[in-house]
Amino acid sequence: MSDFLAESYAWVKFLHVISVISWMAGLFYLPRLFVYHAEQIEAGTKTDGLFQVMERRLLRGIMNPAMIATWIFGLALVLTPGIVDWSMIWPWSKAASVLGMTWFHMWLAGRRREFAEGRNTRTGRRYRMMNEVPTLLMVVIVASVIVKF
Ligand code: HEM
Repeated sequence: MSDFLAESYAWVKFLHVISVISWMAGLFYLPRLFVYHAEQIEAGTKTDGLFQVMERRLLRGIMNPAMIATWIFGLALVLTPGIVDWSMIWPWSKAASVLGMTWFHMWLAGRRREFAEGRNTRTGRRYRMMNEVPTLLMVVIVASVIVKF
């Protein structure tokens, strides 16, 4: 198993980065949709229905599979011999940030359900602020894997 992981390291990392890009695209875009949904659209209208469809498809069609793929390929990299040295800081800062990113994904899924049921309570400003969360986490993650402090 570890021989196989060592041999396929570059390809697994390639698949990991592709999955990460797809996941991040959704994590940045879904809160933007929520900003417009909260500020501009009245519940029960045709446009409300259109936003609900866009939000559902983005979450279920792209973000959920991309998150699962990111985790699978990321954990395969963790299990690859010689890649992660747990005595360093970077694996821990990365682990904490990916847990934060996964929490943010779940938080967005909960807010999507609220919009779908016509019971959003949050303002556009709140969604604009939450939009900064994945940016901050991304900075820590990329610094962790590239600088490897
Ligand atoms: C979800 C759980 C995740 C796990 C378990 C995980 C784990 C890993 C591991 C072990 C590596 C290999 C590091 C190396 O080859 O030296 C890696 C590479 C990488 N990860 Fe993740 N990762 C996860 C999520 C993410 C996320 C959310 C991002 C971006 C926001 C990300 C960005 C990257 C990048 C850019 C690389 C390539 C770094 C390089 O070798 O140049 N990962 N990941």
